Amino acid sequence: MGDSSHTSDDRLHRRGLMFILSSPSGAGKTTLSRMLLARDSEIKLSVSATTRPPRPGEVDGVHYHFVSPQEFDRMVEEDDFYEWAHVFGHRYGTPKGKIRAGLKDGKDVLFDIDWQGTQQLYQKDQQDVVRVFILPPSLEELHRRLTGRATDSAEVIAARMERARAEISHWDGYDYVIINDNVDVCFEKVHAILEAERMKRQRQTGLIPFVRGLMG
Ligand SMILES: Nc1nc2c(ncn2[C@@H]2O[C@H](COP(=O)(O)OP(=O)(O)O)[C@@H](O)[C@H]2O)c(=O)[nH]1
Ligand SMILES: Nc1ncnc2c1ncn2[C@@H]1O[C@H](COP(=O)(O)OP(=O)(O)O)[C@@H](O)[C@H]1O
Repeated sequence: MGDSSHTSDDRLHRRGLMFILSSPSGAGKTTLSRMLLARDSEIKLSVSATTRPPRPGEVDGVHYHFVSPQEFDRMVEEDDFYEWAHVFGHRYGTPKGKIRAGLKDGKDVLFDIDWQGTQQLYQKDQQDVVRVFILPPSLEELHRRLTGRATDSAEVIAARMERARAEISHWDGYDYVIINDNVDVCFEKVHAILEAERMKRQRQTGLIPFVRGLMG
């Protein structure tokens, strides 16, 4: 179809969305984010900057921009961040990049950020933000996952478990809440939310010309 209200695969033009996945550490949001990026080519990760050191397998510029505290200070001074927060003794921030321009073009952005960042993004841009919170089936299982991941020392795991209750207490600041028991089942739910949110009437900016065309 040569109609400008259509994208190439015959869907209507739409505004992109900001898809936020948050959870207590170890509940599975990184796993789910990676599954989503692998399955869905229309959504791209917002790569945060952090002062935390890389874990084995983490690639600079792919999973995070790993920066020194001095570099982070400079980015804050230059107003490079949409939002930033202290988490587990390190700083994490969302670079502004081209997010806003991308939304207009129908580009979706995935954010793996905590509740503080979620609140800040939501305050700035309510209409584009979709907030999803992932819960573990139990605290015992959360501890098993943090231990099984084998990326953190016993002290760090203890600190993350300590913080888990506080993080869980923010569940009511989210639009959707999913328990990550079976990861494949949980992933299908996350993907279904993304697909449904894309169909929201307000996001489908191509609807008016399309319907006008239908009505002749
Ligand atoms: N506010 C905010 N939080 C972030 C950002 N990037 C990562 N986080 C959060 O920081 C926390 C710690 O992340 P990380 O050290 O990778 O450990 P994880 O919890 O095991 O994924 C998680 O809750 C992330 O969602 C960011 O740019 N802004
Ligand atoms: N549903 C699940 N069942 C069992 N293990 C899981 C599940 N989801 C994630 N994991 C594992 O738990 C650990 C923590 O998951 P991760 O995605 O790193 O969590 P987060 O990013 O929330 O800290 C990883 O080793 C991951 O493979």
